[in-house]
Amino acid sequence: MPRLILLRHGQSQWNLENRFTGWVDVDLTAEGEAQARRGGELIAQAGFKPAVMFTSVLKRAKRTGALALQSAGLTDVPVIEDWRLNERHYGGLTGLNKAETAEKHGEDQVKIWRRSYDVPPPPLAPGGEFDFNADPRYAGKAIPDTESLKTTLDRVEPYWDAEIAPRLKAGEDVLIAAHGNSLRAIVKLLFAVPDDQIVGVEIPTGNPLEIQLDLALKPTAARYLDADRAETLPTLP
Ligand SMILES: O=C(O)[C@@H](CO)OP(=O)(O)O
Repeated sequence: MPRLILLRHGQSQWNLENRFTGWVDVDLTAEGEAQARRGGELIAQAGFKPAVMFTSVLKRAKRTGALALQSAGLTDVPVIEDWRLNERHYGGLTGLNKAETAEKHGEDQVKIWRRSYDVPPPPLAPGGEFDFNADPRYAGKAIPDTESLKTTLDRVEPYWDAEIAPRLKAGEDVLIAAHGNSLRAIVKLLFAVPDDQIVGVEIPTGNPLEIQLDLALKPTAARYLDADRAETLPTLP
């Protein structure tokens, strides 16, 4: 039966600085690189040899995946990048400090923006420091100017259906190196987490989440490979 490992990138510079990141292409910290390598060691210990690694177009995810594969001794695994695995777009909050934003707008509002299922942050104004329309990675693509978790799932799900699910249904093991919210979207999909309960799902950085699936892609078991840094998982569907 296929195995899927979801790997959230290691600590990024803006995780450390507590800034809303979204699509900004910040790099890993030294701690983030160490988390990625440790994730790779755990992947090797679990005897996991993916047929393919999917990742986003953002360097914190790509580098985490590459460092993990390297420390697992799996450097010949093919890698497929796609923007649809990017972090959720943080709209007009992009670049702001999370604590300062909570002081300005209140903790409750910031929690709604960060963790509600379908309330997006205000849109990103065009032409500013973080306008992604000029980025060649998104040329010719209809990119959003803000996203909720719901609209993130709306672009993750077709990619999952078209590119990832067929590999798993063919019995292949798959690694996905991506982001807190693109991975929460996949967890919501696989575990059929109700809209009002996905708020409780947090995926730690650099801790591989191993999910055993049946051939209908229903999870039959799930665990974090680093038990000391595990978070609560949704119940099996
Ligand atoms: O800033 C972000 O892009 C994300 C991930 O770090 O933050 P949050 O925890 O608010 O989803």
